[in-house]
Amino acid sequence: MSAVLPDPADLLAALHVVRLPMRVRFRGITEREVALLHGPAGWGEFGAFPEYPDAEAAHWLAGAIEAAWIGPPPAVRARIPVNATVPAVPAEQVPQILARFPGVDTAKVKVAEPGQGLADDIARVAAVRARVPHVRVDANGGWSVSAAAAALREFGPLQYAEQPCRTVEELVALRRQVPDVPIAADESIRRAEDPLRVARAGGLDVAVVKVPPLGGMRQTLRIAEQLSGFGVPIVVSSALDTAVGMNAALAAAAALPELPLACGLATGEFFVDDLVTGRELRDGALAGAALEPEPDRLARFAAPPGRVAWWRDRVVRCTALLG
Ligand SMILES: O=C(O)CCC(=O)C1=CC=C[C@@H](O)[C@@H]1C(=O)O
Ligand SMILES: [Mg+2]
Repeated sequence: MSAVLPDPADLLAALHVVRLPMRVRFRGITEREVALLHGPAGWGEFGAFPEYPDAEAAHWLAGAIEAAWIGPPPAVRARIPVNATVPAVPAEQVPQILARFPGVDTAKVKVAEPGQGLADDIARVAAVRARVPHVRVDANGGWSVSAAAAALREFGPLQYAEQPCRTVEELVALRRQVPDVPIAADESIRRAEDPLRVARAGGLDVAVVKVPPLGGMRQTLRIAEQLSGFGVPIVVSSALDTAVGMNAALAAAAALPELPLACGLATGEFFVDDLVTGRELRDGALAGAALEPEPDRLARFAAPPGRVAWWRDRVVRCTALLG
């Protein structure tokens, strides 16, 4: 899967495990823990979420190895337009969330959060729409086809609805039922064995792609090229990456021949602090150049020994799968 596969001993020698506190709960977590690899080409991030099985996590490891042992593909742009990401907060918190994303013209709003209702989503989307011209929603597969069709009629014009329903079949059915709302696929690409199945089935208008689960920057560019054959544009989005993982995501976005839509790469705003200073969101865009983690921050955010041992075991198991 990976063009280079270092020895497990070299990977373990290159490993730093860090844990960053988050400002807001996002996808159910308040701390983001990842393993970093420092290789001959730079730094890579192995941040598969802890519950992911090894077969899935191995793709993330391949991406980290690519970043640390090979480096980024050639860039065609220096700055990457990004969207604000609005977690499933009460509507009154929307202004303070959006204040963290200066100059963006696009916002993605989380909807269909377990424990909340459609009225919460409608209020949150309205609060965002009052402040940002282009609005997307992301349901993380939380709706049935009928619930999605009903909800999408309530929000007003959307740039797209991301993963409104869980399965490819549901996305296909919904796209027929609500032809005026473009449908984007995220989990149907990221967590699928065959990331192109949703495109062949006619289940999407936009592809949200995350570099680590696809196995790295070059693999993302390959999938983007294949999707463009279906007329489907790409939105590169973060996997809740630290500043190190963000290097790879930004590099992939910087290398794409076409980038018509803002990328979901401003999630660094969700961390209380990060591994680098100086990647500033300005005029709704981030610079694509790679930044190195700062040694004092690696030390400050080092994960406890038990977690380091857990990641070391995981690296060994996933390396065996890549071989
Ligand atoms: O796309 C964005 O605006 C930010 C990234 C983002 O929303 C996500 C990052 C990581 C995990 C996911 O649950 C979530 C998503 O579903 O897209
Ligand atoms: Mg999503």
